[in-house]
Amino acid sequence: MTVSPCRNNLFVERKDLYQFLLLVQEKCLQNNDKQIVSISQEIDLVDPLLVLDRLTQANEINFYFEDRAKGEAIAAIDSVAKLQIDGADRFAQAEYFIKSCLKNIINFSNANQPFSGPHFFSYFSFFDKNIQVDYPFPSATIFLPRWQVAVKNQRCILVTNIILNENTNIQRLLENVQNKIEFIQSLEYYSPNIDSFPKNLYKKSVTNATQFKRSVVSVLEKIRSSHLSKIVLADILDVKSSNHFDLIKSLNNLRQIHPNCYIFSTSNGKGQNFIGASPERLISINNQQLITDALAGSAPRGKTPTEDAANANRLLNSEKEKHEHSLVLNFITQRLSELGLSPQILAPRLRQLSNIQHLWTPISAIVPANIHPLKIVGQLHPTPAVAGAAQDVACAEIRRYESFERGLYAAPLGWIDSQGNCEFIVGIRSALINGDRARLYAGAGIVAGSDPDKEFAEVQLKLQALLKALV
Ligand SMILES: C=C(O[C@@H]1C=C(C(=O)O)C=C[C@H]1O)C(=O)O
Repeated sequence: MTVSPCRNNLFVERKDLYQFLLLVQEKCLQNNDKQIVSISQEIDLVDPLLVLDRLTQANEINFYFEDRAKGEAIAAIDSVAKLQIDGADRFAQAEYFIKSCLKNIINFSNANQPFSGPHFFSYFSFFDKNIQVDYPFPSATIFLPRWQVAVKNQRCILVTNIILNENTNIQRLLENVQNKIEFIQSLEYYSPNIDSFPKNLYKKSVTNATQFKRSVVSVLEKIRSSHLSKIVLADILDVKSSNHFDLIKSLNNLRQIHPNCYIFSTSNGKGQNFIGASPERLISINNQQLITDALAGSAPRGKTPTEDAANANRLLNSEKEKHEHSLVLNFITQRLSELGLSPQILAPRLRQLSNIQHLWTPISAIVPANIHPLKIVGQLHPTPAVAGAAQDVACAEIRRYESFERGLYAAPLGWIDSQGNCEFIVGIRSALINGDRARLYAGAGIVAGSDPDKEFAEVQLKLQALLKALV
């Protein structure tokens, strides 16, 4: 059923929603069952980051995603349905969970509104099982939020997902929703300023340069003497602050400092958050049109336009960087073809970020309706941009070389709607925030010709850009 939007007081003034919910409740009564109802409505423009800040309770899971370049931001708060699992079939199970939920959702929305209707949010870990027993996130989480506030093209849509059963007091439920809307609409826009770390506090960080460079040398030796052509080695930076990190201010900083990256954050509802600013899209699907990125091969931005252009030129012409890039490109096109898709390789270009630039080739394909987005996510993850080539050998080597749990680092996270539209990114340049502690993650692809000092410098560049944003 579809209802046209009404900006003010929809839930009090519009009798049709009330009547609609009564009918749904009658059905619940007959079937002795419960029903999820997803209600979408347009509200006045509000910053979803601010909604995340003010609406989230510490014990609720949430998800935040922002793509400034596209003018999109989404905050998803608390859950009405959730799956948390570990194991090799996590993508298939996540797909099954979403399909089963959708069978039990009644949608009350206007299809013309962006981000209307039920959306599922999910995040995965790099490996299908975390070895670190107390790692704070499972290897797959998928949830349908209670509240979702999204902005696209200066339009703001609120989606409220509710569970209705025979005992629900519909009048009270609608009043609660109305109160929440009024609260959201009373929020002031979040300050666009960059927050710096207070001078009277300290941030103490720990790195281990020697160990990382030694690993690069060893990986190079392995590449020389085996069929392995690439391993992506990551490093961590452990930071302790004299105060608790401020998640919202840190995210606000990330979006200002990295306006052309995807800004993301997710909370496990137990006090830990995983946040970051990633330039790498795994897949986006819009009306069956898929886009994915081959992103690999890097150079720092120059301090002057001349230096910048020289760095870009060197990057575009470097055999080593082009080889590293082609491994990713070939893997993605091959994996998409295996699914029966016909990938089209778009013109290669540079992805220039505030601190670093990458070789970038977008790839497009049409996705038939019978292929679920999570099949493609599972088929692509992990690409050689974050693992290496060959994939299985590289993943085993990563486990040997890296002494820390990757967890959500370099893994897919994103949203899916009921029509198969989705956006998944790769959670690189990210940090696990736990009160006054943060663990920052970044990596670099090692191929024949890599220089341990340069690879270490690249990882440091990525880590420091992230560290600067944390307050
Ligand atoms: C693995 C990361 O980045 C990847 C490695 C790159 C490289 O080595 O050139 C470039 C982009 C990403 O594919 C990371 O930033 O953590």
